[in-house]
Amino acid sequence: MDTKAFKRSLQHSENYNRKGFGHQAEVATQLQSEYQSDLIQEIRDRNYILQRGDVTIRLAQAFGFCWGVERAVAMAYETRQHFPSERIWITNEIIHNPSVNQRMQEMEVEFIPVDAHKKDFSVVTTGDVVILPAFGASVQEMQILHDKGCKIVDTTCPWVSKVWNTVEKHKKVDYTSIIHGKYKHEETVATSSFAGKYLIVLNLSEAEYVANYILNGGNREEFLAKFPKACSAGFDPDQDLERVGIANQTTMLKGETEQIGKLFERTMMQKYGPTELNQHFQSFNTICDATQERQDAILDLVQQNLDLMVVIGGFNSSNTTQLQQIAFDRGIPSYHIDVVERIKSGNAIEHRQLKGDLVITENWLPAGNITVGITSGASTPDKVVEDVIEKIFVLKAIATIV
Ligand SMILES: C/C(=C\COP(=O)(O)OP(=O)(O)O)CO
Ligand code: SF4
Repeated sequence: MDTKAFKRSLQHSENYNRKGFGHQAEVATQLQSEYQSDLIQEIRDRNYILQRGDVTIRLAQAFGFCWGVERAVAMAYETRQHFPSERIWITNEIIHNPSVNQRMQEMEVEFIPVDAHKKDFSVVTTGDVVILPAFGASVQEMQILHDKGCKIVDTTCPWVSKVWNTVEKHKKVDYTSIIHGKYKHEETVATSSFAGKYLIVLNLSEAEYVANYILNGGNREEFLAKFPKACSAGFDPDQDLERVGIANQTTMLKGETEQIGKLFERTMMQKYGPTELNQHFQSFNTICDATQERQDAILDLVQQNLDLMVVIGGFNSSNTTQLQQIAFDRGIPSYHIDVVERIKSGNAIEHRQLKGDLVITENWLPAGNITVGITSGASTPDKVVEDVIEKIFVLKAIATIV
């Protein structure tokens, strides 16, 4: 499929909207009351520090809703206002936050049902409204919906679309896109659908394996077995790694994306020589600003003298997990939770470990004066962060009385 031409024609269709419906003001008030927090504003105004009793809270200087998330959630709310009685679908979670997705369901924005790992679009009929989430959707899904004559409300973050444009550029000059990302993640699924040949690498170690294959060759079957779902159909590592371009899922560890880019640049330089580099390697910066800011802010925060950290965000939120990774790498006791209910009475907390398992840690709040570092992912409402901070204050106050 000519994905570029399809996207252009979709964007000109009268059934397609990516600008909202002019209800920004009403929706802004609603979002403010549902997701914003006076306490968090107060902490921001106090230079990101708040002390109460024997607890000092230190907030990261950048955290919480990013611009792309605010925009997507606002557009979803506007869509409900604009189509009060139409059936509204969404192709995936609007963003990776349980509280916000819960609100979508309360507003009767329905998920496309999934049957045996496949979405069943037969439920969608002409005239239905379908929201594409902040991560976007694959070009194949967009085509199905367009062909059905649905009204498509596209909330894809422009930073994500920028990555799609990048892989389109690779495709145009017959370069293979090396995408730093998670092959199952909605954003990467969408990005790879716009790519020609592609290979998705999760981390530097996978990238090193590929770079080594480029330089020294290796076992083709072993290569393909290592990336069974993370490459384009018919991918051949012996043919398709002669010209590569770099792209990423916008919420990966920015330092790692940079290292991967440099690794492939060095590899191609070594293989083809500096004068030929431009015929074999392309790189455009596709790390989004919000990801950069939140990761830079936690890198600053972990320099402080912290007793522990709480990282707040959906368990399937990639950018939140990267924040937890940074705290973990620093050796600070850090707890990734998604909702305040993970903090139990009796000084116990249920939290997600980096590998994904949920564990309960007892006695997580030390006695006496403590400094707690707090950050939250780009999809976490401030209200949830407020609830967590208030709960810590209460628990510590109770502990002091007892
Ligand atoms: C929508 C979006 C980022 C917002 O945070 P999310 O937590 O929703 O998503 P992600 O970190 O990618 O798992 C895609 O860049
Ligand atoms: S994290 Fe970046 S790419 Fe993702 S929604 Fe936010 S601004 Fe957009």
